Amino acid sequence: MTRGLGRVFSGFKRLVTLSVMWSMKHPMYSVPLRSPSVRSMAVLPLPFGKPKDLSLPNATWGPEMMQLYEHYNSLCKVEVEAEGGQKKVPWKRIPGYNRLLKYATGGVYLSKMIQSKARLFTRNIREPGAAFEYALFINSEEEKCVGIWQVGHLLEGPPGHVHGGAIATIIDTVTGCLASLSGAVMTANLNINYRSPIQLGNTVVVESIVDKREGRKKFISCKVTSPDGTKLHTEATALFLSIDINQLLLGR
Ligand SMILES: CCCCCCCC/C=C\CCCCCCCC(=O)SCCNC(=O)CCNC(=O)[C@H](O)C(C)(C)COP(=O)(O)OP(=O)(O)OC[C@H]1O[C@@H](n2cnc3c(N)ncnc32)[C@H](O)[C@@H]1OP(=O)(O)O
Repeated sequence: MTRGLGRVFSGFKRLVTLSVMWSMKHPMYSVPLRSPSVRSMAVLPLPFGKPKDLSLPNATWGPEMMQLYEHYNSLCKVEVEAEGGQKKVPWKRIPGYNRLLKYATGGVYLSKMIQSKARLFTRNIREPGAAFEYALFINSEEEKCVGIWQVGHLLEGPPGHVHGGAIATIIDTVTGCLASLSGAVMTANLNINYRSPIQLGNTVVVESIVDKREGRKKFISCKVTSPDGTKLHTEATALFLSIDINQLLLGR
């Protein structure tokens, strides 16, 4: 009985929280679902509140991470003059959840394609501080994305230092977030130069910019530095291709 009720409630929670994801500004959150049943559910009220935003500070964030967070978060409150005398806030923090499309799994359409146990790679270790702690900030005017990352002890590669694959993941996430500003994309190419190792537990800043566009292609560059910018850890370039998200989800 209790289990049955639990199932009903968790299903309901999934459906109602879909509307939260739906309303988010980032294009990846506006997946064009065709199922009318899912659409109609998106207007249900939210008795369970929002899903947990994991890109907010927690007790494991060190002073450097906190300082960077406060800096970029303060930029998210700065208004600039836009065309027509209107005010705009170009910097935005991207909220972080443990799945990109978690709250669409109740849908008839998505349920066939997305495993219910799927977790975003960078958010799949629940212990705070053990793996990737991060927040992403995006400036859509300047087409820039900055990630602040504190890299935990479960990401070891060389003794005491961060695994190159974990660094690639960080870069893919920051550049991917920037590339997906105008719609769904996939990484086609990631080219990384590892310049100096990153110590486990350290905080790094990851800055990425759009270098060039050619049709469906977006060329993005990225660098990973120490919080004060004096030490270059990694440089990368990435190529993203815009895709039809329906085709991805349908596996075509
Ligand atoms: C998913 C987005 C995330 C959004 C997040 C939003 C929320 C923000 C919050 C949190 C951020 C989290 C962010 C995570 C980000 C993770 C992203 C990934 O890791 S994606 C997984 C790894 N990538 C793959 O698995 C791709 C596998 N490859 C493919 O699917 C295809 O190859 C694809 C889509 C890349 C291209 O296939 P075609 O069929 O659409 O296109 P064709 O015809 O092959 O190529 C078109 C043009 O591009 C060139 N091209 C293709 N691949 C190339 C390559 N590797 N290098 C150079 N050129 C290439 C071709 O030569 C062609 O160029 P010509 O038009 O002739 O000039």
